[in-house]
Amino acid sequence: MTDIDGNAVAAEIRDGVADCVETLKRAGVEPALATVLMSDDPASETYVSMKQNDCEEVGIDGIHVDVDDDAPAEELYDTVDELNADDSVHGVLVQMPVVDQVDTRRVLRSVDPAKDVDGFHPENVGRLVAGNPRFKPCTPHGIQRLLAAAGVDPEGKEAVVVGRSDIVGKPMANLLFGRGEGGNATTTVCHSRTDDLASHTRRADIVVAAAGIPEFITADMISEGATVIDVGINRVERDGESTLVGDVAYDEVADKAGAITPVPGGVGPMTRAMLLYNTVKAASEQHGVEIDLP
Ligand SMILES: Nc1nc(=O)c2c([nH]1)NC[C@@H]1CN(c3ccc(C(=O)N[C@@H](CCC(=O)O)C(=O)O)cc3)C=[N+]21
Repeated sequence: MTDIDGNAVAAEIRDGVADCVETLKRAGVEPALATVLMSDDPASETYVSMKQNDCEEVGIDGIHVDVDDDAPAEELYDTVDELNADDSVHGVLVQMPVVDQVDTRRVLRSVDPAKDVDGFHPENVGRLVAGNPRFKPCTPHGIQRLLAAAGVDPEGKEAVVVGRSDIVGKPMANLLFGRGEGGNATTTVCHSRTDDLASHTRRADIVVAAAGIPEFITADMISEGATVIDVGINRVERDGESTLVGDVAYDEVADKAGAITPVPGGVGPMTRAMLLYNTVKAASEQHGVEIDLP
């Protein structure tokens, strides 16, 4: 079994992004990413501050806007409108989930599609499905890069995605079965209503576990030598301590898999790296400055 080192692959992407930042700055463009948080979830605060640290590391101007979680929803909508109108901001990310008083679909629709570095705007979702993506959603894009780094070409292979979320399962399936680099796999999407899940995952050369259930994928569900990508980030209590586990029962699956991503240190760092990638791509397109994306 080989561990696929997400931290190492993400560091390479960040190096390439830092070069893009240099190119943009030489052309007079200061790439900037705005993160917006309207939530009282402590995990969200951690993720947003990680994204801001990443920006600093590669020379992207990170702007953070905190909206009071008791404020009326209009405050979030207005914040997004202001960031859309600000030419010095190239990427806008509203951290999900947002508080209950906010209409999530309205927020996703309200981000300028040209600044939608998450790739969640319906126009960008449509472009992805049509096979002409503008911004590939960060987690599935990061997974494509992890597979490539592990020397796994999905073309012609059986890929099984477990989970049908808008942010991982659906876009992941589209990238895996789509044409082009990192695609062309025969792709099955399984979910909570799938009968006999194991009969699907056992046939897979590549399993992407994105169900949001701790240690859901066990060794008996995986074929010998398969590539296993664990998207889960679940905080669980273990021996009186809070630890992070994925959607894959790592120890037993690792013995059987050909390659596997750990949690932490697998998909998570790649999600953040591809966000930086999308930010320099956005800046490049908004200013007509050519860059060499990593
Ligand atoms: N608009 C929006 N865009 C997002 O991309 C988005 C979001 N909302 N809401 C929440 C999820 C979650 N997410 C993570 C990204 C990286 C790690 C990550 O880097 N995790 C580290 C360790 C984390 C830890 O130690 O807690 C790892 O897996 O190695 C985690 C979680 C982005 N999300």
